[in-house]
Amino acid sequence: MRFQRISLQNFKPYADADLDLRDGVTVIHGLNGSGKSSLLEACFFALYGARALDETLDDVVTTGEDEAEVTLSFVHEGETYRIERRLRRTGDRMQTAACTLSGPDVEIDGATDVREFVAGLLRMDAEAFVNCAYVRQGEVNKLINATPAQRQDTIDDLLQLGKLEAYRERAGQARLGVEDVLNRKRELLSDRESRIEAKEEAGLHDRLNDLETELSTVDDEIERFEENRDRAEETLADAKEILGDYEETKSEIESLESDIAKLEETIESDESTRENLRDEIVETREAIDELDATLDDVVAETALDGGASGVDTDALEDRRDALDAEESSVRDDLQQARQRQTMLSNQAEKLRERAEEFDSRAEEARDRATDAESSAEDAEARAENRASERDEVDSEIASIRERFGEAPVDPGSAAAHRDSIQSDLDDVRDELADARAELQTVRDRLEEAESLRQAGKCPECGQPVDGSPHVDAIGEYEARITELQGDLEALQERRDALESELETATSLAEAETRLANLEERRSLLDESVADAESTAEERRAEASSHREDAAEFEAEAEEKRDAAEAQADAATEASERVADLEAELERIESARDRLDRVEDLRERIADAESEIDRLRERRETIADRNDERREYLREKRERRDELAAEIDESRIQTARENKREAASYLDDVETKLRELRERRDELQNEIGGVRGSIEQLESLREDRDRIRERVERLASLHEEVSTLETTYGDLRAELRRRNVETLERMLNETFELVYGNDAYSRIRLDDEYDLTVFQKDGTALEPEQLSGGERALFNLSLRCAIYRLLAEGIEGSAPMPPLILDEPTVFLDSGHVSRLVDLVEEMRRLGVNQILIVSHDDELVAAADDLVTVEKDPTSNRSSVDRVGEASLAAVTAESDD
Ligand SMILES: Nc1ncnc2c1ncn2[C@@H]1O[C@H](COP(=O)(O)OP(=O)(O)OP(=O)(O)O)[C@@H](O)[C@H]1O
Ligand SMILES: [Zn+2]
Repeated sequence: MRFQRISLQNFKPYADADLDLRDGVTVIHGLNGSGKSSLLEACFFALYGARALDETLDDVVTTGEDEAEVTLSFVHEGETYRIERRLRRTGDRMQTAACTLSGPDVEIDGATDVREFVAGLLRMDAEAFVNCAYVRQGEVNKLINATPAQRQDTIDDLLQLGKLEAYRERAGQARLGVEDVLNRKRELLSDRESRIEAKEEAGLHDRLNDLETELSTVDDEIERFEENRDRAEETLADAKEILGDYEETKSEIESLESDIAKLEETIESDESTRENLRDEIVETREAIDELDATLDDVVAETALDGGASGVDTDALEDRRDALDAEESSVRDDLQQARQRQTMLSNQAEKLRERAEEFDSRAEEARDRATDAESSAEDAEARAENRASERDEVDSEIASIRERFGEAPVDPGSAAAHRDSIQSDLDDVRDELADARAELQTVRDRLEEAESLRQAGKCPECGQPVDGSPHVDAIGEYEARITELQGDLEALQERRDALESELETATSLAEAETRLANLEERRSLLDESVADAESTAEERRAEASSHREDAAEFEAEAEEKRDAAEAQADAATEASERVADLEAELERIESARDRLDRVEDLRERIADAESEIDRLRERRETIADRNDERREYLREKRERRDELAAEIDESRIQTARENKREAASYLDDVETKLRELRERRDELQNEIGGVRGSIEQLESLREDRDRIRERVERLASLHEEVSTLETTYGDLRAELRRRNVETLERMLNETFELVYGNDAYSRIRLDDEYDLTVFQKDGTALEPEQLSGGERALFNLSLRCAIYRLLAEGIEGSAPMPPLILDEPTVFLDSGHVSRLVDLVEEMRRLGVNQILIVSHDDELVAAADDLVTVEKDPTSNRSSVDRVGEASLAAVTAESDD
């Protein structure tokens, strides 16, 4: 394994740094505190994280920065891997924001997984790496000062002997586990054996025999007592039957006697009922006599022949029919009388209404006549008004026509005449405006011509006046002005004449319009006068016709009133007749009431007589029933006497005694039987228990055999596991012995190489990893007793030896990480530095690909294949790395040669 490239961002003193690391020996040099160790730490941090450095994440990030990144590429067994760790501040703590490892066929995410993968890949955890490959500054004494046990652990781990120890421990644990189980099973076995012994001592079979014998005796006894009990039960039943019969007879006699008493009582009470009935009959008879007397009285009041005794049903019917006939005739008359009365008073009422109607119609006609008269008067007034208005219009028309007599036009052409004058006037005004405009223009020209002439220029063309043909123009202008002024005057006169003519024409046109309106108004007034006059005439005629109507209606009303009077008198007569007829009806009604009374009395008498018959019948029935009862009574008495004779007192006595004895025996025998059965149950339970115990004993024996077998198997397993445990132990001891021998040899070789002087003869590394250094004279020294420089060399030798052992001693590919030495020369004098250089070369020769050394020792610098300079900018306090090229390397080397 070797590093390829390390990139840093904000790692410790580095702000941003990149370094390619090559094969061979790379020496990193620079001033104290320039950041050399930090560079190596960065590689280690990339592989194993901050905890492996005994630092926190806050320690590794540049103070004051919130983010950092470290990327390491390395090659292992021909494959390239790359680890990237990114840190970020979260709150007030730095945290790993990302940690990934990528390689051929692997992508790993997460600090823990990456660390575990690296440890597996390199077969070294952080501690092993530190112990073998990375000698941190000031830690050169670590392995020397370690106890043999720590040293042993470290070296065993590196050589993978730790695994054998783990196997041995596992086998040991398995052995302990087996022992545990074995002991428990043994305890179980002895428990079963002692339980079996206890059960065997109890004599279970003898006990079972005794119990079974007793059980059969008890069963026999139960049978015997059950037979006796059955017999006693029979005797008891017989006695009970005899006694039951006796009780029955006795109760029959009793019931007969109560029947007899009841019958006697009933007969007596019925006899007394008969007495009462007889009394009732006598009373009823007396009531009939009274009714007969009353009937006589009523018949006497009625117009019936023959008196009470002579009245029969037919006579009563005849009388009733006569009354009915009489009533119906009276009712007919009454109805007729009522109808007549109603009719007459209705007629009177109607006639009165008609009279009123005629009155009101007369009133109405009078009102209409008055209305018509007043509207005739209105129309006459209107006609008069319109006529006077017409006179006024006529006079105005006459005056207008008079005006037109003097005028140049007739009515009808005045408007056209005015329009023609207006248009003449408009023409003259236009001409007037044109003449004025021309006059103004000529005057302007004249003025201009005169001013030009005064300036000596031609007034026409503005040229100098001498020789100009245009001086005559001024005279022309003046002639034109005079002409135009004459025209203007004539035009103004004409305009004034036209304006006055227009005034007259306009007033005539207005008079013409007024005349037309007046003539139209006059004809309307003519119509209106005619209308009003004819309306007045019509109204007058209407009024006289209404008055005639009113007189007629009044005469009619008088006539109707007289007729109404006559009908009212007739109605009064009719109502008198009605009253008479109603009195007649009342009389008939009371006659009929009397007839009802007679009939009622006759009915009541008949009822009383039939009641007497009924009572007599009841008396006879009761007598018959009592005869029957007397017969029953006799029969029951006979039966009672017979039963009394049947009873045998001595037999009953015996039965009573038997019953008593049997019952008491049954009580006793039940107790006895219960006791016996309880005993039998006890015995059966006990037998069950003994049998169960015997079965348990059997199963215990089986159990014991099974456990014994298991114990034997466990014992043999225990033996096997113990053997395995010892084998692992022995194997490790053997391997370790061999490793220790090799390691001791290599250590001596290396030590010889770096410290081949006269003082020390050899180093011993015993099986327990105890280190002893022997002086030439044979005295032994503890390594701690060596001087500082000696200890540093000794430690280096030990590490290189381990490294060699790793390289040679482990089957398969050894991890062979870069050998990293941080300030190894601190305690060394220059002679020993040369030896260190030899050691480094030797390690190269042994196949260590990459050796990284932090040092400012010139000799080591000279031995470098590659030189890296680390510098720290004193102002920014940030470090930077720089590779020194071949040339400068030579220069540095040459410099150091001086
Ligand atoms: N987290 C950090 N942030 C900034 N600077 C840091 C941080 N941790 C350490 N340093 C600085 O880095 C320097 C230590 O670097 P390092 O130990 O790598 O130096 P060196 O070159 O190995 O020195 P020496 O030759 O003395 O061993 C110190 O100056 C220290 O102040
Ligand atoms: Zn001119």
